Amino acid sequence: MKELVPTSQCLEKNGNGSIIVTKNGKKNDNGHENCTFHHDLELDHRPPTREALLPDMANSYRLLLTGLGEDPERQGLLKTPERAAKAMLFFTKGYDQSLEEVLNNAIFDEDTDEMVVVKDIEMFSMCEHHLVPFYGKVSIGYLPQGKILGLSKLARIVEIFSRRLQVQERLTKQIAVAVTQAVRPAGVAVVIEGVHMCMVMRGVQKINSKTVTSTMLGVFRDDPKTREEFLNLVHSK
Ligand SMILES: Nc1nc2c(ncn2[C@@H]2O[C@H](COP(=O)(O)OP(=O)(O)OP(=O)(O)O)[C@@H](O)[C@H]2O)c(=O)[nH]1
Repeated sequence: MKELVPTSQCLEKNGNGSIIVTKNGKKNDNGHENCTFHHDLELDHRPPTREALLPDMANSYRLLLTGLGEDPERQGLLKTPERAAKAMLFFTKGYDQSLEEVLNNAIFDEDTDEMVVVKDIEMFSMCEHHLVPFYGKVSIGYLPQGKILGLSKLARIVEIFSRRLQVQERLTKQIAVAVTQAVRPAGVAVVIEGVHMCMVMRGVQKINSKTVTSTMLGVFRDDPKTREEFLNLVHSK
């Protein structure tokens, strides 16, 4: 079978059984402080102290309110910095999740090589350029080679990577690579249709535009018929 994971990245297990991603032969350390690129496939990314970030984050929001000319001490805003900090932690909770933990061993041996498609999975993410939301739906297909994934886990994989600061292209690829790592299928296809609020509420203010991105790996990339079957299933009502 063809190697679907980019050759610069591979998985290893450390002493306690957690998955470590190595990149170009260099091991990524656990922990937020060592994490240079949040957007990389750092499946071991386990910032241990995200809750502890709340006071500093709340202070930052307090400053922001003051910068806007608001009075953070007025009644309606008193709890806003803490609420906003908690909301931001929620929007980025994917940084706290690992693929291994999310899959929870829901990988099953099954003698099938027929296409599996889960489509229209709701997705909410945050544009890393403007820190405003983008949202839409994700469709995932894969061709098993003796292993299938618990269906909900496909949606959970979407959550791991969408609940971070993102661009849609990277999100699409990260989901496809994660499915590949989970079940080593003959191919994976991911299509995302997204609406970017940074293009709706500000900037060019185009309220009807949609962004469609896809990642095709393995047979979905090599075989037009397989790709077409997937796209037909995705577009059927
Ligand atoms: N490729 C890509 N671009 C994105 C995504 N989300 C936001 N952007 C774009 O990031 C770009 C940032 O461009 P800049 O010119 O630096 O920022 P800006 O002045 O706010 O740009 P405008 O949005 O055009 O007003 C914009 O073109 C956004 O549309 C995404 O998921 N993928």
